[in-house]
Amino acid sequence: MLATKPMFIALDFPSGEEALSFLDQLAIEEVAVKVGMELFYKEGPSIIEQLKQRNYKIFLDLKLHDIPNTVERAMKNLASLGVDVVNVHAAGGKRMIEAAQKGLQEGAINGQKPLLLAVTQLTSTDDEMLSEQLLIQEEMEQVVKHYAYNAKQAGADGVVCSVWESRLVHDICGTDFYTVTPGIRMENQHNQDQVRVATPTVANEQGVSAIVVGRGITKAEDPVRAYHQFEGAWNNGNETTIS
Ligand SMILES: O=c1ccn([C@@H]2O[C@H](COP(=O)(O)O)[C@@H](O)[C@H]2O)c(=O)[nH]1
Repeated sequence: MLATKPMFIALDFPSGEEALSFLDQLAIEEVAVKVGMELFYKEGPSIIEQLKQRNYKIFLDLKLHDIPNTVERAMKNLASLGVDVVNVHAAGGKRMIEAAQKGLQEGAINGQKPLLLAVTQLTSTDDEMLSEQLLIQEEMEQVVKHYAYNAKQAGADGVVCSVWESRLVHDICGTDFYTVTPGIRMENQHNQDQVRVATPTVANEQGVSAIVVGRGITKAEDPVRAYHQFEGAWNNGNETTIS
């Protein structure tokens, strides 16, 4: 089960050394972190081991998308790392998501299985890309809702979506089905490559289960201050601007 309202910090750093020194600078004991492809492909399981030694909650964001057999076997290995959350692309379909859960059960340590999320549509995808490049003619909200419903039926524990689709997902899948939302920015921050963005205050209002914040904190002039600003806005609706 996810802690109430976690804020995952995306550790998108080129090396474990940089990620760990950032966490030292933050100096906060109870932190939830997200390890993505950049860091994991550089450091492998050793970075997970080091983060676990610090007792952080870990979301291993590798977004698996392959045939069911391959995903099942890969998930068995990921579960054995003892991480808290993993994910797949919902576009892989229900059989793949079922296989992912099976793999996680097979690899679980002491019955502790990581939560499985399915990415509905990346928060960097806009309506035009959906229709012109992916040839999906339904509205974004419809697509996210449909993929979330498939994921739920296939046994996933939640989805990755934008803040703007979280309510729809909860309406159709129930409020205990997690909505984990990247694309979080303060009012005056640049969107960079993200499209479906929202502030932590809006995420709070929309009832999302968890937020993911990367560059808004890690690339801020004062990351410690930025962390507290995001955290305050997320937990108390206490929004200030980031300088
Ligand atoms: O739809 C998705 C799925 C995953 N992500 C990941 O979240 C962080 C966001 O980083 P920011 O710097 O806050 O933009 C990043 O690691 C992505 O890989 C996502 O953004 N959207």
